[in-house]
Amino acid sequence: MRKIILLGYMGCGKSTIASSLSKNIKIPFVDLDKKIEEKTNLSINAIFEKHGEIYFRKLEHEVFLELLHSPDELIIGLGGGTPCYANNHELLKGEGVVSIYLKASIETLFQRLAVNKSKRPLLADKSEGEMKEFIAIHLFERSFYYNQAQYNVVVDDKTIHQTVLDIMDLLA
Ligand SMILES: Nc1ncnc2c1ncn2[C@@H]1O[C@H](COP(=O)(O)OP(=O)(O)OP(=O)(O)O)[C@@H](O)[C@H]1O
Ligand SMILES: O=C(O)C1=C[C@@H](O)[C@@H](O)[C@H](O)C1
Ligand SMILES: [Mg+2]
Repeated sequence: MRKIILLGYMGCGKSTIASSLSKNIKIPFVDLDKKIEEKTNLSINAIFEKHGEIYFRKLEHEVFLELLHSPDELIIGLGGGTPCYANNHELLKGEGVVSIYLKASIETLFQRLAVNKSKRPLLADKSEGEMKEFIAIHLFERSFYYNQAQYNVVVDDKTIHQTVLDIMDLLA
């Protein structure tokens, strides 16, 4: 059954948009980060601290594959880094997959992430100035992978509702 995959940088709105889309089109939403937390009984932060990022990336790949192979129609919200590791980007073009990159500018990401960085291990220790530079470089490095998605939806200056409508247009 079809999998609708939302991807993009931390803070672009994957979890927020996916959960609203799910209510609108009545297809269940699974958040990959949440699924990993449930399976391990650990927060993403704790997994990074206890086991390191490489362990997390392996787990992330396995759980992503598991969701892709599930018999149900699903909306899957990826983690911010998911497409950039373990050749996961190749899975964005698979049969029965609709992949959508939620594209946000550095400024939008900075505004959203500055208020809530503690839950994000890659940002937690950075000052505001460091964070802006980090986001700019990191987004540039990751863009190749994000651009492997079948569709792009720009999210800057749009309400959650407008972004959801844009996605529903793509799916129609
Ligand atoms: N128009 C908007 N669309 C989506 N999210 C928005 C919008 N305006 C503000 N936000 C806020 O941006 C924040 C980041 O959204 P969210 O947590 O859904 O991102 P994410 O892509 O799932 O991030 P992560 O990769 O860290 O899980 C949330 O606090 C959300 O409420
Ligand atoms: O951008 C990233 O690499 C990450 C984003 C989050 O969704 C989590 O998956 C984790 O914090 C790593
Ligand atoms: Mg999220």
